[in-house]
Amino acid sequence: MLTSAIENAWPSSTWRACHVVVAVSGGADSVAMLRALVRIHQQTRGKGQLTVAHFNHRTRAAASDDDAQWVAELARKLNLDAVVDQARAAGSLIAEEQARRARYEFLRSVAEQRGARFITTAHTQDDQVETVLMRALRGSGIDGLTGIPVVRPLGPAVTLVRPLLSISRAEVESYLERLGQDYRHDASNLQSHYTRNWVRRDLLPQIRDRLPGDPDAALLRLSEQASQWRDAIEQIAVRLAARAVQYGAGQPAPTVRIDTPQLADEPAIVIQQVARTAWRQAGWGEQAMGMTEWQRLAAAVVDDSASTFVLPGSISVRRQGTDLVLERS
Ligand SMILES: Nc1ncnc2c1ncn2[C@@H]1O[C@H](COP(=O)(O)OP(=O)(O)OP(=O)(O)O)[C@@H](O)[C@H]1O
Repeated sequence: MLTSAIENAWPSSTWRACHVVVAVSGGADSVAMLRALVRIHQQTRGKGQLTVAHFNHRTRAAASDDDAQWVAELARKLNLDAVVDQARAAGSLIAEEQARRARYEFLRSVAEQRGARFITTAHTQDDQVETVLMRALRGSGIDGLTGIPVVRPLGPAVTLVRPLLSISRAEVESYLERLGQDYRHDASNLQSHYTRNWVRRDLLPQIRDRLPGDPDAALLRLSEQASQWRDAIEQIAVRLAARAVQYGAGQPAPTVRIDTPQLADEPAIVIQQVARTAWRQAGWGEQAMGMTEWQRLAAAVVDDSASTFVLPGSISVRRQGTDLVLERS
């Protein structure tokens, strides 16, 4: 049952008193999510509010406008408040990343205007399988293999939740059929999901035909295991950082001092995670730090002859005795 799977993933006790922005494209997944959240909200006599949010990407001319109207009408039928906005320029060739950023900005601004605590999107288990496969093939690290998280803070006040991540598209469709609820068949999100569509329509069906066993379950297990390994290494790193790292006063901290002998015997991957933990705790932005930069920083922890260098965010790294000093200029 869809509602009980959602309840397991995201207990209503955590949100039923809150304002929730529900991101609805009009496609099967997000329509099912909306109907299920409304149901749970009614059953638990939620005191909060659900607001439907739709972003018209204007990638498919009139069809995009129809989707937007259809979503607004669905919200009206369900007695819900709806916010619909549209991209400034129309056109099918808009870059995927750009469109995605515009959509998240819109969702975040709706949440801020309404004082909402949560935004929900309807990524399903199928999206998770596709994501893990694509990331594995693109050479992602363990972090990437963990896949899409159920919960991701978007800031101090707003959290993004994906309550359908353990639900298959087939379950979504049968739920909608039981309700007699229709949806927009092409409500895409984006025409430019070329690679993902190819993975969904061509690659995964071929893998399922060819390989014995259950490749979807195997990919989900891989993501589950990657999450466990990542969490374990993070816990170890937090413990080590508490002993080996000191921060200059202030947030963001002006300096980070790593007592390198305390980390000398640790594996490189753990040292790298300690450096990441220190960076995060210092309040420095991680966005521009890639795998190469983290590796360089970890190498400097064990190399007592490392010369001074500068990392993204104007963080200079230098040795001072047995300490590695990171300084923000
Ligand atoms: N135009 C839209 N308006 C509102 N919400 C949307 C829209 N498009 C997608 N969403 C929300 O995002 C979810 C995921 O959609 P989709 O898989 O197309 O996005 P994506 O770009 O792959 O997502 P992400 O970039 O977050 O991984 C949908 O189930 C829905 O909740």
